[in-house]
Amino acid sequence: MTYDKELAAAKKAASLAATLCQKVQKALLQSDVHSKSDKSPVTVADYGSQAVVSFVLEKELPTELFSLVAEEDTGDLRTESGQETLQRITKLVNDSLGNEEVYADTPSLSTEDVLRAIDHGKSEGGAVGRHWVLDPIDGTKGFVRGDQYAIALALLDEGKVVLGVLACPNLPLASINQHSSESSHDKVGCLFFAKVGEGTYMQSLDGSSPVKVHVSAIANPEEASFFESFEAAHSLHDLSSSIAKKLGVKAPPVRIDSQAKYGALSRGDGAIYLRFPHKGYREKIWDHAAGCIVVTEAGGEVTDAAGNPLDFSKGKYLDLDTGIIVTNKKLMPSLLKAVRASIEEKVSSL
Ligand SMILES: Nc1ncnc2c1ncn2[C@@H]1O[C@H](COP(=O)(O)O)[C@@H](OP(=O)(O)O)[C@H]1O
Ligand SMILES: [Mg+2]
Ligand SMILES: [Mg+2]
Ligand SMILES: [Mg+2]
Repeated sequence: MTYDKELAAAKKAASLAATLCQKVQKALLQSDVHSKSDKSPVTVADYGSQAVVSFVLEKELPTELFSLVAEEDTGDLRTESGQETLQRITKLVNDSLGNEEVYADTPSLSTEDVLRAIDHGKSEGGAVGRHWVLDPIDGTKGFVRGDQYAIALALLDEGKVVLGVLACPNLPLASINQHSSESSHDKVGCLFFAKVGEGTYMQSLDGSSPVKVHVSAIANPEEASFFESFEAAHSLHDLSSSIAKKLGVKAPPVRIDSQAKYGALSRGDGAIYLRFPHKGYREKIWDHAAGCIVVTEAGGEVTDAAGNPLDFSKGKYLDLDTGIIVTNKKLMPSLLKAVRASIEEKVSSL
């Protein structure tokens, strides 16, 4: 079947990267958190995860042209002060690959091999051919806090997302909606995956059999709950609360980091995800590609504030009208109306 071997490789790569990230999150030292030139945090796990995914995809799919658009680059790791970090990343990567039987005979990667694997992520993407899209840790701030994060991997074919995998190591296997009990949150670690036209599935990261998931069927906004970023710097919380109020949503927002929001929404834990970055911020494709197909294949819709589907064919960035809106097909028309009204109010009050 189409993209079968690509999906198998993507699941394997994301699961292995998730194991590496879990290990680092457990032992997280302050020295593992560095600041990139744009002041956002990056950890040894972000780099390690990118190297592992890049290595596994190339190994598993040797006959295909390999193009990867990924978040991290090796600039800081090639400096004098980056050498110790690079050594640690190399050890982490070798430890995780060494634990896999199939790679046990592969010689250890050198620091140069690791740099090369990370640098594979330099592709610009676009509308022609196939490109993998990777966020090695989405929600680094959540990761550092000990909260939610995701390894998000998608494949673009001629500008369209054709498969997506979301590994969410800290997401409970049971629903996180407001009615579920705390005790059902004990077992964590979800792997969501979707292929175009074939639906979305979830399994546990430790390998249970996959179950098909669907977005919430709620049509009455009063019964709906909504997700947004934990970080107020990433999304205007006051704008989403005005939209929710206008729509008649009663429940308070559920604030969690990363594309775990898309995963949770794809299985109906909540019905709406609203994201309104501050003025001037440009969304990157790796922050949405995997989440987008996971939700759409589960029956949901993902649009910008004008109701247009997201266009992943323009390179690294998404050119958007204002924000990102995710919900089921029944709620979308009234949600878009509330979004427009709230944005107009906001503009006229300035
Ligand atoms: N000012 C800003 N506005 C919107 N998004 C931002 C932002 N600064 C960073 N981000 C993005 O928000 C992502 C996390 O989303 P969320 O808030 O849903 O957890 C980050 O991914 P990384 O953690 O991979 O860098 C980053 O790409
Ligand atoms: Mg980042
Ligand atoms: Mg991200
Ligand atoms: Mg990231």
